[in-house]
Amino acid sequence: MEQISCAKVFDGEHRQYQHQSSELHCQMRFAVYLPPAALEAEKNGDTVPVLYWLSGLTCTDENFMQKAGAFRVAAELGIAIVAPDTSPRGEGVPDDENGAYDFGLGAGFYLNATQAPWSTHYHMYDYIVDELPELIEENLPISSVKSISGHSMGGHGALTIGLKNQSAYCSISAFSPICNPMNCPWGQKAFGLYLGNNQADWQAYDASVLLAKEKANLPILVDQGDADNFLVEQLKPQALVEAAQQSGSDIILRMQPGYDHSYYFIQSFIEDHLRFHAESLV
Ligand SMILES: N[C@@H](CCC(=O)N[C@@H](CSC=O)C(=O)NCC(=O)O)C(=O)O
Repeated sequence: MEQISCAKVFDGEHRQYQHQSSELHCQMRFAVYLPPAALEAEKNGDTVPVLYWLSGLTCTDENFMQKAGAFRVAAELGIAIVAPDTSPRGEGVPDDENGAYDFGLGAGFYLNATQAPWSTHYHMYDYIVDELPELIEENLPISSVKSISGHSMGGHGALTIGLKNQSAYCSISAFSPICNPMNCPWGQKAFGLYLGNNQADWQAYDASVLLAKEKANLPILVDQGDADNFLVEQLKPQALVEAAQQSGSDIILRMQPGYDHSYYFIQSFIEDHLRFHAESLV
């Protein structure tokens, strides 16, 4: 992998890297925040734990890193943060035929597409679960002790990836996640095109279906603004709460009065999420 930027921040470093992805068959960029403890660890061949952050529709590796205001607390806690892109990119990667923001480029939905023409490149699930952590752990002072978080489409990604790989992650959190994609327009469009029309195949990527079926054995925190324009039609946190009740899982869902869907909301509560993950990242 090739380093393409570096900036000092809160005595740590924000870096961007690019690499050729074998899962996505294209060049990918990701960002990492290395807290001061990681820079020390880098000198001694040691490692620090990490939070993988999955962003939402239209995002790249930059949105969270530039807008969330996470670095001061990550530096204090000694947690690295990795923010990948949200879809495969580049020439030859197909996009929504109308250039819509909710499908194709910037909208990989953290699944493995099975349908042509998407199935060649759109393997974000395997990229996040396997390829990216392997690359990170091999090349950076970052350990396999990891948690996962995300926003909106990325909240859906964090919940589904965390729930399907409970032994690989220490904790899960999400801001404004798409909780029941099988039952909302964003999810139905993406799942229909990426996975085909058999809704039985969609269940493997629906957090509420997964949580209803199997009790979660790791801590889960969800924050949702009650002034979020997407709340009723797209996000449906109540489905996640009902699923948790069905399987007897403990989840913390905090409805936050007056907050919308934006990174202003994320910036307001990211400290809570980092401290929540720090308790499990040991
Ligand atoms: N442009 C669209 C909405 C796009 C949007 O709100 N994207 C969110 C994630 S939504 C769910 O995954 C986002 O994080 N945007 C980037 C940012 O930096 O804010 C519309 O107009 O409706």
